[in-house]
Amino acid sequence: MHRVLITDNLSPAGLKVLEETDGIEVDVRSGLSPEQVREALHDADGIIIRSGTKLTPELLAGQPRLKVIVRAGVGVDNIDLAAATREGIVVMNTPAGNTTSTAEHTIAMMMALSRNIGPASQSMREGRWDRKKYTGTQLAGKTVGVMGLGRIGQSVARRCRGLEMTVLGYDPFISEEKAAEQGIELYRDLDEMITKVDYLTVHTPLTDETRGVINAARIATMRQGVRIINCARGGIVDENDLADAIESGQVAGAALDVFSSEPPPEDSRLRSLPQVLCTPHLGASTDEAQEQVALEAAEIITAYLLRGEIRYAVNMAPIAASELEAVRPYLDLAHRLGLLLSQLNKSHAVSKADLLFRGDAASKPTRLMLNAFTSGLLSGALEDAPNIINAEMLARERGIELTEATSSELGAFSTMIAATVHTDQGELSAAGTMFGNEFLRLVRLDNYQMDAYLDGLMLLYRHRDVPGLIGAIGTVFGKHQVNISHMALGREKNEPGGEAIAVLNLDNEPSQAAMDEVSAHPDVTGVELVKMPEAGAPLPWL
Ligand SMILES: NC(=O)C1=CN([C@@H]2O[C@H](COP(=O)(O)OP(=O)(O)OC[C@H]3O[C@@H](n4cnc5c(N)ncnc54)[C@H](O)[C@@H]3O)[C@@H](O)[C@H]2O)C=CC1
Ligand SMILES: O=C(O)C(=O)COP(=O)(O)O
Repeated sequence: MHRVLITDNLSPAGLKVLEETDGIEVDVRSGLSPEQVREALHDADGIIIRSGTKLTPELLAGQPRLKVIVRAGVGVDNIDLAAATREGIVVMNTPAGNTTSTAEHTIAMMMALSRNIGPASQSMREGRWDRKKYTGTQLAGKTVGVMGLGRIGQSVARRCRGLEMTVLGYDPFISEEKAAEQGIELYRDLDEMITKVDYLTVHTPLTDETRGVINAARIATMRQGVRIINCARGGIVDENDLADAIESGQVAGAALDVFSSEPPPEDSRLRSLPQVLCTPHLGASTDEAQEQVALEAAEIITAYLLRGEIRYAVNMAPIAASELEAVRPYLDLAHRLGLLLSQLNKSHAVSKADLLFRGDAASKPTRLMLNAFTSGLLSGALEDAPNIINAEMLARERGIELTEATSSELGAFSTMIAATVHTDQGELSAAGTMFGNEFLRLVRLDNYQMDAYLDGLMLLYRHRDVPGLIGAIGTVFGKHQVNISHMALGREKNEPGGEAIAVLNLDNEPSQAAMDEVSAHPDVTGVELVKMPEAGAPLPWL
């Protein structure tokens, strides 16, 4: 049974999906302190949150059961992504479910701000009839600047066009054509755009680049009487600088749905300034958006926990359900090559690993295969075996450089993954392929070409290629009751008499006496036993 913890308010539609899914158990809690969240996470395989739960490194460390965090919504700034990645926890969100509601809220805020709806309504509730005091401004004919032209920014821009506004946009990552299609005049320079607007609305994530990007210096360059709307993330507009600019009259008013600390302190200046319209982070709070994100979150978390599907991952490359089955054998092959090289590398310090994907393998998600390989490579070195989410980060943290390259040239096989590990004692390398979609084969070890099974107990012995040796080794294992299920031979140069390697797949583990006897043979130069998962065994992390 997979347990899903829910610590924020999730629409009943999502809860119903979870409750009705076989293999999923739901644990709904609310009003938990951080310490209580930490404790509840001990027994959870996954957690669904909104913006109300902060997942800090302290909460995410030491949660061996926790595999997945799903954000029912867009912003993941309340999740420490680096910590989640380090712990091997995949983070996913539901990027589109609340776009329309948040765009509509932005427009509602812009209109309400322009027509003083908030204070006018309040004054009537207090018994007054102040018609003159609340004269507003019209939106039609005004210019709005949209910073951040992603899903919500574009949706806001389209609505503003419908309101007969001139729409300017700034987003370094959107194409001219895309902006032009929607009637947006695109600027590549934020400083230039903001001097031309009557309204500025921000729709970017909060990042190191966007934190405080709308600050005193920039506000000073804007038109006097500009109005600023923030329905994205608190802190994109510097709150102190905004309050100062409102008090000085440079900014006529602001509409804020989000705050750098939520809820903002009761004595915050922005709460008390009459020119500021505030809502308590309501952008996504409609029945429709909540039902949509809850349904998506429920589907995403169950698909991951039950089938290993990765959709909308924020801290790794996603794998679509349709792609997963085709990718799984490649991840398995890469992982097994990592396991093999890690066991053959008798504790020499690894400084670098290079992966080459050839033929069909080159068309698969190479980053995931690199992670799968690295997870195998590090599995013997770390207390908890890394998975495809954290392996790359853990390797890099240990100073191991990882490189990946692809080649569409087929070589001898239609698909191949080749790995070279650089250690302080030299290089080790191996290459694998697959026959059909499931038979994984080792086709090269260092310079020895071969065709060996990559599963179960593998005994490798290096030897001089002389007649009679195979019989002699077979006799030793026969004497010690060790059954050989498969054998492959590889020669460095494909001619007799040189150095060679044999890979035996064994049904049972040889005793030390059997190993010693093989090692003692005068033509054997080295013997190693490698333990691989059985053929077809599920991947440890999917
Ligand atoms: N108030 C609320 O309840 C809600 C708030 N949000 C917030 O709204 C924001 C936008 O959400 P979406 O449109 O869904 O995200 P999105 O990912 O579709 O769009 C973000 C856009 O910002 C752009 N961007 C990133 N850095 C930038 C920079 N330095 N300058 C200019 N543009 C930059 C990106 O290129 C992208 O086009 C996010 O912060 C999200 O958390 C989202 C939903 C509800
Ligand atoms: O989706 C987002 O980014 C939001 O800000 C919505 O937050 P919420 O789910 O309403 O707490």
